[in-house]
Amino acid sequence: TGSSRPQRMLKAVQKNATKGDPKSVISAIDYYCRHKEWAMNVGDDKGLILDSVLTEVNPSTALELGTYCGYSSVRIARLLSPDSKLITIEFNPAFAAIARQIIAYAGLQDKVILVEGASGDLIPKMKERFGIKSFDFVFLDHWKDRYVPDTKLLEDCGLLKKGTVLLADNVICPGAPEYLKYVRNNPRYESRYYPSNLEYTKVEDGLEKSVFLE
Ligand SMILES: Cc1ccc(Cc2cc(O)c(O)c(C(=O)NC/C=C/[C@H]3O[C@@H](n4cnc5c(N)ncnc54)[C@H](O)[C@@H]3O)c2)cc1
Ligand SMILES: [Mg+2]
Repeated sequence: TGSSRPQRMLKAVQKNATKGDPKSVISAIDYYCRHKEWAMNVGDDKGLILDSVLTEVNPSTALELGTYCGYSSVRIARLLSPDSKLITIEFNPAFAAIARQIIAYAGLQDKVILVEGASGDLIPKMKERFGIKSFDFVFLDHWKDRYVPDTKLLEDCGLLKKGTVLLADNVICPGAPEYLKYVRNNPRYESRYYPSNLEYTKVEDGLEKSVFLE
């Protein structure tokens, strides 16, 4: 049987990026997905917004829902301060295996904890398993119908604190209409939309940044 898209993405990184150089890993993936084979990474355009929000928040503990191949894990982890950590959750073992290799190729394995499993099962275990009191930053990029239930779960598990920033990908395309309704009509959040485009295309998409106020 042939290779998978994630496997071909990993090959492109190993061929075109420099080991230990996160910037070259990001460029290699963006080049491959723009010119060879599209894939659902947050991408270079929305990636610049992700970078600027991260630089502003400078999180000590960050959470990512939906690792896929690790592109945004690398984008996030490369900007973290020395003792900061990213926990990223992925339930597809094949994707997780590729992501581990891409994160390691970038030299960021010591800043990223990739946990295999479903967000709904793992979020309630964050405190006991990883000694997390609360997250400073959460990047939502998994199945779009999980954005609301997982946000509520993070609230209920006491994993959000005053000032925690949630950043959600794809709120226009594929779209997360229930999530937008939830965070925009909610006194506990201060929300703002960052317009951009669907990765590697001219289709409109954007990120929603929501600050937890409670
Ligand atoms: C109509 C249409 C279709 C697709 C697009 C293009 C497009 C553009 C984008 O940026 C997209 O993010 C997406 C998209 O669908 N993303 C879903 C991403 C899932 C990844 O997360 C994993 N996962 C999913 N639920 C969970 C969960 N509970 N616990 C743990 N891991 C989970 C999966 O295992 C995958 O690794 C699609 C645009 C328009
Ligand atoms: Mg996405």
